[in-house]
This record gives sequence, structure tokens and C-alpha cells, in this order.
Amino acid sequence: MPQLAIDATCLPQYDKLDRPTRERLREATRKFRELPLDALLAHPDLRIRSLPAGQDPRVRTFRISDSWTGVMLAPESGETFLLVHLLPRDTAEGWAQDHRHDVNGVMGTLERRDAAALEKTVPEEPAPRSGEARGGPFDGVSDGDLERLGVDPEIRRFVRTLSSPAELHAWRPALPQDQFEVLTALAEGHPVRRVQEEVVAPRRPRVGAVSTDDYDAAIRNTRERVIVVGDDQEIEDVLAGEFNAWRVFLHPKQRDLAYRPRFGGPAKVTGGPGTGKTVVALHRVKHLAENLPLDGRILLTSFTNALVESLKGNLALLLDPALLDDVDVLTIDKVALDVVRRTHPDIRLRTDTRGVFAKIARQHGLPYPPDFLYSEYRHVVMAQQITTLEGYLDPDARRGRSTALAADQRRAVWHAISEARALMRTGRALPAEEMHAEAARLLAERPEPPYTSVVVDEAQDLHPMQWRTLRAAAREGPDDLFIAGDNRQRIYDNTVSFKRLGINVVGRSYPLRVNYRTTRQILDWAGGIVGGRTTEELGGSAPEPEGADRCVLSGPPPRLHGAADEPAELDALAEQVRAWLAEGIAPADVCVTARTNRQRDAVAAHLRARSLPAAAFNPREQAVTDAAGSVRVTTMHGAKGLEFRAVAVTGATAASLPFMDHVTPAEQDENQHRADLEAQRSLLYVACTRARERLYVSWHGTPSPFLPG
Ligand SMILES: Nc1ncnc2c1ncn2[C@@H]1O[C@H](COP(=O)(O)OP(=O)(O)OP(=O)(O)O)[C@@H](O)[C@H]1O
Repeated sequence: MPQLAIDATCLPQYDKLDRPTRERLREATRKFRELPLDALLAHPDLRIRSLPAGQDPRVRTFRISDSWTGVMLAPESGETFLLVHLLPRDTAEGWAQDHRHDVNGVMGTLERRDAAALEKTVPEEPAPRSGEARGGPFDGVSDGDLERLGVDPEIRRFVRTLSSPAELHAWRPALPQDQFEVLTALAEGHPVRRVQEEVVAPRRPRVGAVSTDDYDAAIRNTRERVIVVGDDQEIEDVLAGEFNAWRVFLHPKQRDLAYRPRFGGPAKVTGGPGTGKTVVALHRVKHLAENLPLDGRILLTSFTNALVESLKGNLALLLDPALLDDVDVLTIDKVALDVVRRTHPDIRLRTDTRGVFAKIARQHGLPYPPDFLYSEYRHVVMAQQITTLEGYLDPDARRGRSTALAADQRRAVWHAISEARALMRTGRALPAEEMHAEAARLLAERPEPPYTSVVVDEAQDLHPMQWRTLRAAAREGPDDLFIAGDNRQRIYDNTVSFKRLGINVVGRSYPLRVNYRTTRQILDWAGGIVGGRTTEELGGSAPEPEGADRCVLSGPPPRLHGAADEPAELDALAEQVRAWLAEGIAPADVCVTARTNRQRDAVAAHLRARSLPAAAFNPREQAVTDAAGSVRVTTMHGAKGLEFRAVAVTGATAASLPFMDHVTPAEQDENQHRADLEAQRSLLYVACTRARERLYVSWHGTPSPFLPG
């Protein structure tokens, strides 16, 4: 039976079709699935035609309606038809003649080029080597290397005519897609070996050699752009537009990580905002669930309720309902709470820990700023599981803290911390840190950990105590932990060493570099917030490997607005939101961030007073689907992990970013001071990188020093 595949590049065109034409296309695709080949080729409605003699014999056109034509690739090698384009009838044949589809000889993928446009530009003979560099972006890459990376002779000649990376980008629509990726990576300065590993290798077929005649195999191997439609519902979904590209079209690197049969132990996926870490984590859960041993169970975990709700919703789109039963999707704190509740059913989490420590510090007359005791408890005592005064007096205990404490000062601090802990342990409500300590202890006592595999998203913000719970919750061995995160987005002050936690990711750390969310204009600008700074690798002490992210989207630059005072800033914000809604952006696709809870509520009230639909959003308590008809107004922290078509970041004012009340004074602890400042810088970066198409950033008075240039 013939089979139909769809090239993702025709989906935007599909959006332009009117309803009756869409219906006709659906009917046509049904025929491809139902009729035998002979009947299909002879069908009077479809009018499947080859191109005129001398043109590509594999290309066919077919009639969708009187005014629309579909263009297909019909390889001689099989019965798979690939729908490559949808076009108005009078332009279809011309387009089909101008474009050529080939199998990449190295990567085995099916690529398309605008052969007519290239022919006009590319010299027939390679330019003679003059011996000196011309200043082109590929001067430093030999033809041999290009060939090994899958760049074919025509494109090799073409790239020698280019004078800048911008010129390469302008040619993008005409160039074979995977070769374009190779060239972009080279133009960004990535070494040949890295391009080979990160761009070429993941695209190669898993088994067998590449045959440039086997179009059928190439169609199946081009999973980044091609969906082979399996059943009715799937095609209805694809063509009904209710389809999320991330479910099907994974970047080869994403697919490689998500569907790798097995990792020998904990594996880590890092990458800038919008590079699909969450998408990979979701697909990994799918792979693990499909291959789960009978008694197995999977945990998918993230930070806030809102993130967990959104993971749950997306997992339900991806996974067979029967498999969903094998997966728990919970916040990390809920995991610990559930474990502890099995032994102490009425225990609760308390959220006033910071205040309790400040109070005890006052009572003990400690001569430090209000948050000192709490910080010492979190970052020294709990992070390192120090259980005795002797342990705390150990010269190594406070490694990384820059303010020295003499032995008698340490004794005084230890007694105050012990008293605060004892006080909190008498009630039924435990701070998260204690809950995790208890959970890790209880889990270690169980004969078997509860989970076969634990998949963690937004991992950069977890406290060592939370890691201990997760480590203890997963059976040690292959596929035990799959960790996705980005240290540039770390907005809480936790530093973590995987090594010290017994999580060994050596040799199993993988970067993602293609940004699918944000336009190049927004990402470039936001990059200036954190630019030029070395970030530590997630869970390690080495610097993060550098490497720019590539963007697939493009759009207008961010809009920046400085107002004289707060009311003027809010007025301008209301106008911006109104303009977005007038443009057709749905309220639920708009997010406004504010710096504090109080400002969040004030902004929401202000927008409502201007008759704009707006609701305050708290991700710890709400799901993203709550208040779906409103513009979401949240704190910068609350926007973490989410995304919206349009984002307005308000309050980027020097007085609140950095907000010095939340920054440890330098004289108390220089290292902590720096870490706190960096966390606030990341906060602005996180808020700005939630935007898919539009970003607006405003302030009043003096702008935040974190704003680029
Ligand atoms: N292969 C893909 N094809 C199409 N869209 C994709 C692909 N991968 C990711 N996306 C989309 O890109 C956006 C960002 O993906 P995702 O949320 O997984 O990124 P992330 O790395 O977790 O981001 P962040 O760190 O900023 O939270 C989402 O809208 C997702 O659906």
C-alpha cells in the first residue's frame, strides 16, 4: 500500500489554506492511505502528474482543488510519497522544476535546494586557490573537511563565493537544510571535529551505509523534518494544526539523547534557554516508559507546581495513556513530602523558615545581618550534611565561604542553628531542607528505591538536599538519572557538586545548541545580560563549554522603554499590552513580569483598571492553564520554565534589579555576595528569554545595570 509522509516545511503553507481546501487536502491524503498504487495513480480527481520530460522523474504534482496543487516526491524505490509543498496551481510546476531533492551522501538525509537560484550563482569550476585567504567565512576549512561533513561539490563551490556569515544566512531558503546547519556551525567558529560530532553524526542513519539512490530510506532518516504518517488520527492532527511540532520533529541531537537505548548511568543535558531541554526530557520519559521493566516506575520532576502541571499536560500528548500510569510527575518537594508522610502521615511543609532563623539570630544576639544564620544553615550545614559541632568546627566545613568565623563564633552560630532546627522539629511542619534530609534517610532504609529512573527538568536550581532525595529515590545503575538544566538560568543561590553527591555524569554530558523558542533578535539582546561571564557547568566546577546558540526564528528587536516614574511606566505597559492584543495575540499568550509579589499585584490591578484582561499568576499554586483568558502577570521568578508569544518585563530599574535586600552584603561574605548578584542577573535573563516573538522591557528612573549596553 502507498504510504504518505509530510515534509514539515509545508505546514506554514497549510495555515494559509481556506477551510474547504483543507478538507479537500484531507480527502486527498485519505486516498493515499486507502488506494492501491495503480488506482491512486489513475484517480481522476487527484490527477497525479509527472514533470515534463527532462525534469526530475521523481517529482509529481497532484490536484487539491481548482486553485491549489500539491507537490510530492515519489521515489522509484518504494511506495512512500512525500508531500513537499502546497502551492497555488499556476506556480506549482515552476517551483517543482526549480527545486531539487537529493540524499545527502554523508548524513543520509533528504535535502532540498533551490537548484535554479544556485545555478545562477555557483561557478562551474572551483575558484583557483590563490594561496592567500580571501576573507571568506570558510577560508579556514578545507574542501576535504567540507566533503567529510556532507557538503557536496556544488555547495562547496558556492561557499567559496561568500564573504560573510550574514550572506550565508540570506541564502538559507535556497540551501540544502542539513548542509546549511553544518555551514552555520562552521561559520560560528566551531571546530570541524565538533561539527562532525554535534551536527553530522546525529543525522547519520543508525544502521547501514548511506545510499544516495535510496530516497525511501532517506525519507525515513530525515526525522527532523519529515513525518511518516502512520494512522488516521495522526494525519488529522498534523493537518488540523493542533499539532505540536516538538512531538514529532526532534532535532537529530535531541532525538539521539531522548531515544538512546541506554545510558550507563546518570546523564546530563544542558543548553541555553529554548533549546528543547524540556522536550528532550519528555521524550526520554516516553522512551523509558516504553522500555520499562515490569516492576519499574518513573519519576518526572521539576521545580514548581506550574512547571509540573505543564509537564503533565505535555506528557499526556506524547504518551499512550496506559504508559502514563507508570510515571509520577511531581515537584521535588512533593516527592520528599510523600516519602515522609508514609511514616508521619500528618507532616506538612513550612515556608517561614527564613523568618524563624532571623528571629533566633536576634534572640541569640548574633552580630550578623538578618539572613546570615539561614544562609549558613542552607549553604553549609544542610548542603554538607553536617550533623555535629565537631563537623562544623572542621576547617573544611565552610569551604567556599569567604568570611572566616573563629571557633567561638562558630560555636555560637552552631547553637543558634541547632535551636532553630529543634524548634521547627517539634511542630508538624518541616522546612523543605529538613523534609529532604528525612526523605533521603527513609529512602536509604528501604530495601528498594521507588523509581527505576528519575528525569529532572530545571535542574539548575536544586539544593544539594533535594539532590540527595532524588539520588536515593532512583535505583543506581543504567538510566537512573536524566538531568536537564542550564546554569545561566540559575536564579536561586544553590551551588551543587554532582561529584560530592555521588552523581557521576562524566562522559555523559551533552549540550543542545539550537534555540527553537526565541527569535535571534531577542536572544542576541538577552545574551548581553549574561554575556562575557563564565558560568560554572551544571553540577560541576569546570566552566560551561562556550558556543553560541543558533536560532530558527527571526522577528523584531526587543522594545525598551524608560519612564520617569512608576505610574508612567505602568501606563506605557498598558499601551503595549493593548497593542499586542490588537495585533491578534491572545491574552493567554502574553506574560508580564514584575520584580516582587507586591508589584505583581499592582501591575495586574493597573492593567485591569485599564480594562485589560489580566490576572496575577503564582506558579507555586497555580497551573498555567488557570485564568487562560487573561494576560498572566507574575514575578520574574514565576516565569521560570514557561514561554509566551509576547513578554513584558517591567521594573528593570536600578533600585530593584539588583534588589539589595536579597543580596548578601559583601562584608559578610564576598563569595555569597557575588553569587547573589549573579542570581539576580540570571533572573532578568530568564524573564527575557521566555518570549517567543515579542519582548518589551521597561523601567523607571535609572535603568538596571544588568541591561545590556
Ligand atoms: N525539535 C523541535 N521542533 C520544534 N519545536 C521545538 C523543538 N524542540 C523544542 N521546541 C520548542 O521550543 C520551545 C522551547 O523548548 P523547551 O521548553 O523544551 O526548551 P528548554 O531548553 O527547556 O527551555 P528553558 O531552559 O528556557 O526552559 C518549546 O516551544 C518547544 O516546543
